[in-house]
Amino acid sequence: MAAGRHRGYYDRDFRSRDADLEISGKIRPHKDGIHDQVHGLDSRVRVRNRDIMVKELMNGSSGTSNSNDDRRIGNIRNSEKVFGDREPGELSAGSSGSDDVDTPQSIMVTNGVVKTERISSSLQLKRKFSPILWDKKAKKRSTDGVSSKSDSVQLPLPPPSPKFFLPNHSTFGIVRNSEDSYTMVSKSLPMSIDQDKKYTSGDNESGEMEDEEEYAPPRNISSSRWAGGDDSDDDKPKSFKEETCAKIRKGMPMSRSYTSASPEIGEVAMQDVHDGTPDRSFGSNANDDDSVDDHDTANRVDSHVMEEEMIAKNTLEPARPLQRTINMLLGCRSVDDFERLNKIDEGTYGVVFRAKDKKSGEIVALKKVKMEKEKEGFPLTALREINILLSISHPSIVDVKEVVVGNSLDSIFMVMEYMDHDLKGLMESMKQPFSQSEVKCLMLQLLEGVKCLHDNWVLHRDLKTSNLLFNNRGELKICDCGLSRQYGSPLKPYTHLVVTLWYRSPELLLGMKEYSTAIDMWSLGCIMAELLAKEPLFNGKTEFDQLDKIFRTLGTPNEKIWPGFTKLPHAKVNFVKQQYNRLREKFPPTSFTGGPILSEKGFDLMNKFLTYDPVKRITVDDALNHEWFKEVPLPKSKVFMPTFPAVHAQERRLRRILKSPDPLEEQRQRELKQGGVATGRGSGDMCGGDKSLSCLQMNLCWQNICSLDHKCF
Ligand SMILES: Nc1ncnc2c1ncn2[C@@H]1O[C@H](COP(=O)(O)OP(=O)(O)OP(=O)(O)O)[C@@H](O)[C@H]1O
Repeated sequence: MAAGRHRGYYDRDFRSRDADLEISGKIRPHKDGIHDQVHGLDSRVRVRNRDIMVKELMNGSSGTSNSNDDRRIGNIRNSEKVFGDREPGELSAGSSGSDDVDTPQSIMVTNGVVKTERISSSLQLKRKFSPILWDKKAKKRSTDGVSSKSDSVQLPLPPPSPKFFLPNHSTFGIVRNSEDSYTMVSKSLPMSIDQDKKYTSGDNESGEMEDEEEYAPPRNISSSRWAGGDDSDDDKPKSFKEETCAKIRKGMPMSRSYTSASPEIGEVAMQDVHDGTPDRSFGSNANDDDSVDDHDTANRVDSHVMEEEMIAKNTLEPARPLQRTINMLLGCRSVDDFERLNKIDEGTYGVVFRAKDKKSGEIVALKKVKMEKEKEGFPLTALREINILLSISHPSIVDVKEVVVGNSLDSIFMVMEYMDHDLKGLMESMKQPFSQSEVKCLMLQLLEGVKCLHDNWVLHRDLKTSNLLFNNRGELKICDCGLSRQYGSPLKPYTHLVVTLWYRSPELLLGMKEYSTAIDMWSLGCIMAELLAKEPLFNGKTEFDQLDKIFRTLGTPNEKIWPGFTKLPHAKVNFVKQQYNRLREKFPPTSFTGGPILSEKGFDLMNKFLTYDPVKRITVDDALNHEWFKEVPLPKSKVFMPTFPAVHAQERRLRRILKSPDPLEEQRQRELKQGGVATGRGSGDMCGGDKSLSCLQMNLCWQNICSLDHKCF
């Protein structure tokens, strides 16, 4: 299916070489046009090289073809190393212009004759669950009939989501045409290889990745960036951030078309391919990982981000074909096209307003990207959020319609569909918690949204009730992808300082950096419990307190139930020794006190969300199929979900005083403790990071004054 979508791309890019190849129609080389453009390779030279190589193979004269008559694609790839400039995915299956492009094929040489052979559908790559890094053995495995010599065995690509696909190479940028004219531009690059087929190296000129059998299409900073309508003369393309940072440092006006590197850069590394070290995902040393991650969390654009981009040159990312196309080449509208109604809330990364589209009359939510701490460019988190949300069209994920600009490039707004409530605020105003059937309705919608993200290799990393929006049509939508990022296989270390404390998984709290989709699943367990009980399950004040609360309820983990637990960075601490899981006490099957109740099956699901070992934790697909959703009381239909009066804007803001410590705030506190200059953020700016009630109230007053007096965005 994915191949079908890219057939045009293949055909276009391979037309010339197909003519050259004697075995065209049997072996269709894969080629990424962008990759080609960036590296300035002459495709004709490559075609000739390939031609020679193929002839050698057919004559049995290749240096590597003597030992065995029958050889798989991996062996052919080895022989190709002599050419050095082989395209990623070359000689992988598929026949140009044929109807068979959907079916992966292997290539064999038998008695000097090159044959293609369909790989059975069971061998087609499908990602069923999240890759787990500490499963090092997986790196050694070989798949049926397709052996990999590399230590770095990739996990299969996610199955195509039926709902949408995240355009992997779709990026956006804002172009300043003149003083008051901007253009929002986007370029969606075609995928370089069929999703159902192979991953290949992002920088394969050296041929280092020839052995990789199951890898994603090339994705490096060169291929993921796009030049603003001027690809041709961009011999040495720089990333968006490189360019932006360089220009800003030089004090140059941002006059030319700015283009964005995809913000999800360098997520996947192939360190072991390059140096044969399986234990390291990327980076030259451990500190690199930390620095990159910390800078991510601190939402800064600096040299580390550029380092990340450099690292990305040698990394892979999973592929997603483009489904949603947004014509952002049309002018980027001004925020003046919207009438401001009221401020809804102020989060870590932006202020959210309710507004009315003057043209259409539609009520929307405008999220203003906070720029005050971004001395060096557009916040990376905002880039990620915009990129991900613009790409996604799913009923359970808030729709970002467009991005509009204020009077300067410092004021950028995401235009989102307006939602009446967020679940946190809603529950605070409710007298009774949601019923089981209502929770089922909400959880199913939530799971569908998370499935959509995970299927498209996006970790949300900040699932919590205040990031779940709800409207009076019974619809739940996930918002706030500010901490989200794309991930890949193998995982690279990310910051563990993600996910708001109360919803943060034990592996994150214990310092694990190579985490995956399981972190979101833990958050879902906390959310399910909160929806049933109308109060957070584990409301710790510090990371230690959070772990303490978890262990007291679920029992202290050990090596038996969670292999590798004791080796985690923060596991040496002397935690409470709690032998038993006491979760059932909080959610009994029956209650005479009016407390939350949960059936056996419901409790089973909650326990599976809250499983310590992330490897064993339930996946989103399994959760969606869980028996709890099939037993009575059945999930309530959306149309029968209760409706609630709109919450006053100020109430939503005041509520934030009670909210869980968020990752950025933690980062800020750490910086302050270390004596550094804390990264500014909303309320903290007013009081030098002291998040006391009075400071927050002061800030709220200031906000109110601002909103009353200026009525400006
Ligand atoms: N589309 C929307 N419609 C209505 N309200 C919204 C919308 N998007 C966000 N909000 C409100 O604004 C709040 C903050 O939004 P969001 O979470 O996106 O910002 P943030 O800065 O990332 O917040 P946080 O610090 O909580 O992570 C949400 O909790 C919600 O109450």
